[in-house]
Amino acid sequence: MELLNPVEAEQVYLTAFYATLDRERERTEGRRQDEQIAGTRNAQALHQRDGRVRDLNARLSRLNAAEEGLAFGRLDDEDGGVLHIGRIGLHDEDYEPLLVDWRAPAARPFYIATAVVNEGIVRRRHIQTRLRQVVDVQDEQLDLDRTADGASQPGTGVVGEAVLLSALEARRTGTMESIVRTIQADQDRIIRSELAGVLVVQGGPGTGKTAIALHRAAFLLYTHRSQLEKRGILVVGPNSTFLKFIGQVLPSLGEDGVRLVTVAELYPGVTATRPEPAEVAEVKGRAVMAEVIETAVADRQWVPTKPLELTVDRTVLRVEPAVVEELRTAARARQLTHNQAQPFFRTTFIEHLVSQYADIIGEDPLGGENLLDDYDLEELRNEVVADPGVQALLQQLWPVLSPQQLLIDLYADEARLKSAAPQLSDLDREHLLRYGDDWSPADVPLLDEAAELLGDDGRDLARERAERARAIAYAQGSLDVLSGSGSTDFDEDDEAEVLSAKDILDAEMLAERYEADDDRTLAERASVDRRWTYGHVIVDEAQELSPMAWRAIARRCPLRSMTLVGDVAQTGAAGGGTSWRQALAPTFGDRWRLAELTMNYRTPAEVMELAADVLREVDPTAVAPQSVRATGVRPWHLDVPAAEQAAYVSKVAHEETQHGQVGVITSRHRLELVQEAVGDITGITVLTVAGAKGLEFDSVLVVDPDGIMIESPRGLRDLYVALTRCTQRLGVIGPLPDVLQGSDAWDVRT
Ligand SMILES: Nc1ncnc2c1ncn2[C@@H]1O[C@H](COP(=O)(O)OP(=O)(O)OP(=O)(O)O)[C@@H](O)[C@H]1O
Repeated sequence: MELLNPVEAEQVYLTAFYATLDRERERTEGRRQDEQIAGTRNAQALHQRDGRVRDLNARLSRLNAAEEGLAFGRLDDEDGGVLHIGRIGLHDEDYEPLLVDWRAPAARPFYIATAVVNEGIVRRRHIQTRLRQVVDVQDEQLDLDRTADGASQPGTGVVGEAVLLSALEARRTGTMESIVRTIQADQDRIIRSELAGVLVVQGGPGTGKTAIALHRAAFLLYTHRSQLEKRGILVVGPNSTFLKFIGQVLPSLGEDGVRLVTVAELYPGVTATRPEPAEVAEVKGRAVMAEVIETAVADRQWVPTKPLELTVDRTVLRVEPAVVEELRTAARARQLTHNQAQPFFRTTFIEHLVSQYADIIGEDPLGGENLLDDYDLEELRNEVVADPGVQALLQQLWPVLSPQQLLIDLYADEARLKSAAPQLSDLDREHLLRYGDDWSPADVPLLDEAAELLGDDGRDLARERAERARAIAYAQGSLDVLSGSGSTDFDEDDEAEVLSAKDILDAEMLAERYEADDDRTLAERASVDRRWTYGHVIVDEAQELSPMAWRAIARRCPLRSMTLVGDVAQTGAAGGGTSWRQALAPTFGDRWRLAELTMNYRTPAEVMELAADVLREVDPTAVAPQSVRATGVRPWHLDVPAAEQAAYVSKVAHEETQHGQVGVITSRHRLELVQEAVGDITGITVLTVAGAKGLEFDSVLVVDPDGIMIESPRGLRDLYVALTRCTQRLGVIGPLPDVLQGSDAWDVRT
């Protein structure tokens, strides 16, 4: 028999895998259709059926997602055993494993085995496929005794070097792709790190933090599915362009139980897009703002300094400050939120007025007992409650407040600000002063903080009631359909014996079941519920978060199961952290573990040499990540007169599109000019450093580096971010800041 070469041999396997995938898909699709057309006898069965259909849909989308690059690896062990690794696990008819999911423990050696610690594996094979065809295989011999057969030798510490390099060299598509075929050992350890606790991943540019964070989400959902499925995973990113950039990775891994948001989107019903100066955002982000909000809420439980007078139906009632103070203390002692405690204050305050009113009106002119009976008192109470003056006073003394109203009133009033924020300087308070009801991203954690302290203002309750009414209406509809179709399902004799759904369940009971079994996706349900808590939270570019943002995020994960990835050398936000200890201490104390990454998979060595000069200025003790590859293309610099700069940038950017996606990163004050000059061209993105956070392009032009440097207190770090966004080519245009002058890491163009 003619022996098959490795490509042919793997093709035989691959064909079998796809046949199984197809069969599995057909079977799942068939089961789904059967479920959908099957007659249901009662409401409970209907409910269970809906659950099964949802599970089958999820299974189908995982099977569909696995179509591209279904199998990509193979392990041969010392005993001659063979294991294929793929994007999904598949079994044969006898339930024997055919293909192992990359997240399964058995697949682990594919990512971590080395010739020194080979985990019992003698050969690792990387299988490259196009559609359903094997196009190449690459072997790594991991058994030191058998290395004479010509297979490639692992020597660089990089797993699957050739496959990795070809992935890194590939042109970028504009969206991030899965790295499941080439995860490296140090990355794998982070991806598979235990679910519990706060894990901080520190790594320089291009070390794969974002990729790892997303693959970790997929790993956790696979490994702890029952635990995470109900609550889901929250991924917080720096801006919506970034979220779009990473948005396809998890669906391509067959996972959709994840919600992707920016901090600005955390508060349901609030669109926080109003731009504001960095120094204002910085004040709003300070930890001390938690105290400010707390005092602002307490200030709304007001005690007058002088007695007040009220006239109810021509009777003058007096409100003594001491009495208000006493009632306030009693209401506060209930340890409820502001809005929850309001009815207690209100009731006692009204009782106080009613008894004063009764004393006056019911006074016996002959000095006997009060003349009023219970009925009269009730009349007086109704009168007091309905009195507009009483209502207005209550509104002053202890108003029911929404978080929005609290902040609107606080920001708009110098006196309120002064009382709530004595710790802030006059200038800081001036930064906060404003009129209006539109919101900036930095307002969101403050709204969240206020919501915690204020509690329900009635809107949540109204929303819950509306939800419940919706569920009951739906359930009622289902019951009507069931009882309408009852006689077609059973013959007459049966019908007399079988209880109808309506006999067993009423709409309300059924609604309860449906509520537990909402048909909206997890992300949809979580997005409208401020108090939704997640099974795990991932924060990318975590160094940018302010202390107040950390508080809002931690609230969404009381279990403190979190993965925070970032680089404290890249912090751009004025309120962000420049050391993890300092950034995390107020919220997490020292209850977090740190993992570090040191290899740069994005930026070529030639570019990193230049960026490292900037990093040394940012932090002389920091070590730049080591580039996995060099391209042989040196970065370049050209100083162009300011008047010609935009036109020159436009010309070069258009030329660079022949090398792939182009990113033009410039200072805020040049942005519009450059954008206008370049125009709206596919393949060219013009953005500021803040907008470029976490993104990458084949070719990058950094325009006006000196402007980038000087326009923010974190300018040096911004420059470092800008210089590390390219996968292939870098050009720098415009006057240079000191740190780059005289560099010999580039070619100077004339
Ligand atoms: N193991 C890997 N295999 C293939 N590509 C990888 C691997 N690790 C990282 N990459 C690629 O390197 C690039 C940089 O990764 P990523 O954006 O996750 O880095 P980062 O650490 O988040 O960077 P930054 O801090 O600069 O935003 C991406 O294109 C990513 O796909």
